[in-house]
Amino acid sequence: MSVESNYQVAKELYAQYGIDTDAVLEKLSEIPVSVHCWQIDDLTGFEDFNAKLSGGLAATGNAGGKPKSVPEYFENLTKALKLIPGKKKVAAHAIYLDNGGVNNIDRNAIEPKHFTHWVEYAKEMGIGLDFNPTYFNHAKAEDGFTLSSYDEGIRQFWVEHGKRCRKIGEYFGKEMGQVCYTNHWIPDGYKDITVDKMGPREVLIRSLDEIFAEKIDPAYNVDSVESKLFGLGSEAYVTGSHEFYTNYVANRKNCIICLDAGHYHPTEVISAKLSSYLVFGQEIMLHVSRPMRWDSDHVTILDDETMAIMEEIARYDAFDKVHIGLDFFDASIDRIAATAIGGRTAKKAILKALLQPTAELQKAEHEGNLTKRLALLEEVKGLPFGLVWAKYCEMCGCEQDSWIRRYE
Ligand SMILES: C[C@H](O)[C@H](O)[C@@H](O)C(=O)CO
Ligand SMILES: [Mn+2]
Repeated sequence: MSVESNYQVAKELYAQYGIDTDAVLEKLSEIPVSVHCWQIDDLTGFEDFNAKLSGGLAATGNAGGKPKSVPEYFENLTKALKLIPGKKKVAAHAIYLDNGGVNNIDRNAIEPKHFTHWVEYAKEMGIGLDFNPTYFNHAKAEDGFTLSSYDEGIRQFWVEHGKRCRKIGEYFGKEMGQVCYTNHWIPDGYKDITVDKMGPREVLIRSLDEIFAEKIDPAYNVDSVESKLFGLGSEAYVTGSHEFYTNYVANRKNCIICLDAGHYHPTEVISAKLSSYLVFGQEIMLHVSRPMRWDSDHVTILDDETMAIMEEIARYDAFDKVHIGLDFFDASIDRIAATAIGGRTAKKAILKALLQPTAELQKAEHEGNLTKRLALLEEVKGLPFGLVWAKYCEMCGCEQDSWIRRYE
């Protein structure tokens, strides 16, 4: 059976539930997934190929194939991106600057000219770009505080970094003709019982206000702020908590929230939070990840929460408001395959969510027909979504599963 004839069967079956698979595939083609640049090299970056991760982050595992040069890095990234069908962006990080192999540009001195290689690469690949300041892997972050540091010299250093990153985001946006989402995550926090939790938060407000003071056209750059519950070395207290950033965003309206699937209590899910931001018209940046017992950053798979996230976005047709980015790093498996698996999974989850009879489900719920709601939800799980996925991969000129044989 060919992909096409399989698709025709699937199309007919979905049509029985009022789902137009052709229209779904068209819609899916318009939804970008922002693939993070850091699974390819365990978040090492180009400043120093021997750099050690800090900020409580850890890429565990010892698989071979970690790139040792900038060209090798991009070669591997390209291999991964080619396995992910449809519209894509890459989320770069500030430590992936290129200064012609010379590591003499500190974080408070980076400029758009150190990131031209990303623009050239993205144009060549026909993808978009997002950006992240790197507030870790640096001597000035060793004490565990950056933007919320009581040390004014350290605080100013990182404020300057944040400001410069927004200008790089603006440069990406202008060059690529689409918004660059610049996501700010800081590792700041205390390992043990904290007696002044407000102090660092007052400092962080001041730092963020300074970073976001310059108005940048939102057609080019939009900033997001990412919270965290705890990290290695910040078990007792994290300055940038969920409540802190939610209130900062609502009060200042100069940036949007970033929700990372691994940054909450073990049974707390970000899918349940989306509607509370969307109902106020807020935009959201996502870091789709897979926490296993903690913020372990496992490769995204088609699990219940990944599905629930995409279903929420699909049900409110909020793909213009929720920006889907990935964040995982696993050094125990092939890094190219890991990037491809997570990227493909995100696309699959979006497709599966779009293939639900949303209008009918919502009608049943609004009418109080909760039996029909559950029956329908369960029945559509049996529809052959894989046949539609195969069609999508073919449409995009992307391998469907033959690529897996290369790892045998
Ligand atoms: C590399 C990213 O900035 C980092 O993973 C951040 O997004 C995060 O989630 C930290 O736990
Ligand atoms: Mn994250």
